[in-house]
Amino acid sequence: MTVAVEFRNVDIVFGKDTARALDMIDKGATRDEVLASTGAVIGCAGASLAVSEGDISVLMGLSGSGKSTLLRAVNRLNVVSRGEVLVRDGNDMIDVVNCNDATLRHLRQKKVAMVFQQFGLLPWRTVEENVGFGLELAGVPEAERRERVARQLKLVGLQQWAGKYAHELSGGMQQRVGLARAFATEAPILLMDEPFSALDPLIRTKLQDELLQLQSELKKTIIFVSHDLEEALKIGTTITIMEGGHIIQTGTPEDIVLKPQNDYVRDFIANVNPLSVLTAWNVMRMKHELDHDADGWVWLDRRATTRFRLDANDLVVAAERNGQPADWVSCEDVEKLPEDCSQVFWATPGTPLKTVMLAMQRSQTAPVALFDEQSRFVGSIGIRDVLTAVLRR
Ligand SMILES: Nc1ncnc2c1ncn2[C@@H]1O[C@H](COP(=O)(O)OP(=O)(O)OP(=O)(O)O)[C@@H](O)[C@H]1O
Repeated sequence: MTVAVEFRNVDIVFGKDTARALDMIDKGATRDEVLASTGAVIGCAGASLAVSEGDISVLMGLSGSGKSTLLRAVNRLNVVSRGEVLVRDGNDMIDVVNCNDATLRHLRQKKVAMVFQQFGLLPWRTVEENVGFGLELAGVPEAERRERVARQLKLVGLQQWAGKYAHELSGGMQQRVGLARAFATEAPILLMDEPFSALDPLIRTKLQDELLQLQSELKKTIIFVSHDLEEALKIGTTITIMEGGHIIQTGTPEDIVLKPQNDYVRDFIANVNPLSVLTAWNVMRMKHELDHDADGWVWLDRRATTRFRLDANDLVVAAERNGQPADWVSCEDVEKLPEDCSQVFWATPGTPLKTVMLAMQRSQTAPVALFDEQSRFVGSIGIRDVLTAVLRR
């Protein structure tokens, strides 16, 4: 994986007495103690995080936890007190903290674009003039600008609105203009600071879907600040949880839900439905963890109700359930098939856990087998594995 942005031991302190505040941080002082003693506010402390190219990396945490502070360090909207913030420029990683003004300008114009919570549109400019604003500043000639702006407006479905002003647009449309403006710079890295939180829930969900759709084509590197865990789980490739200026945990959505690192994270995920994030992969037992019998038979469950016979290539050649021959059928058909105890369903590791559970219900709690893309048997899921994951025990 190529890293697009990397934070290395980043401390950001707001206030005058930065040196003393840093000294206190090193000695383990809390944010409140630093504030009381120096009057300086710790924005973030000791933050290290690598963001891979093409990922959506979500920064999550309660208000004041330091998400925006860290995000804004990427284009030096916030001054870093100590540490490095590296941003990819071709084959080089440029330290934004120490680079000169010309390099910073280059990064801001070509490499890093930003989308704000309150849209940040200029009211006296039309939609197309807003979208083209960054290009204008970068000195892009008018003809090219018009072409690029038209392309981005089409991408977000606003080509008809090019000549309108911000106040003539709904909130959702204004944020689409914000997105188009960021895309128009063709910067590979997008910083998004709670871009959808000013919108009502339905529009918000719609824009999340649109962002994921656009991202599947554009493959930007996105750092996305959110305080909404459902949003983070939906759009994040990885999620970083922040508390009091510190990074507490970084992981995939499944990691966060299955292995919360402390009570703060546990509180966050307490009300999340694990079925909305988990797949068969997260709960499966691998083939080598299962009980094997003679003649290529392998038991799919601990209760030893169901077994498969595998050939030398791990393809299934026979199945038995409760001592009787059984059929193995794909989970994709689960909705169409009647309940039947002679069936054993198979899924792939990417199948949602919800589908796996439906298959268990239809087969009267038979385990579900897992096949890879070449139809080789790779593992299975028993009812106990599902219960463990759902109850997070
Ligand atoms: N420009 C600034 N000057 C002084 N203090 C600041 C500044 N920006 C942020 N802070 C402080 O840094 C801390 C972290 O703020 P930050 O905005 O990063 O939090 P956040 O997690 O993004 O919160 P929110 O979700 O409310 O935006 C807060 O205590 C805040 O008061």
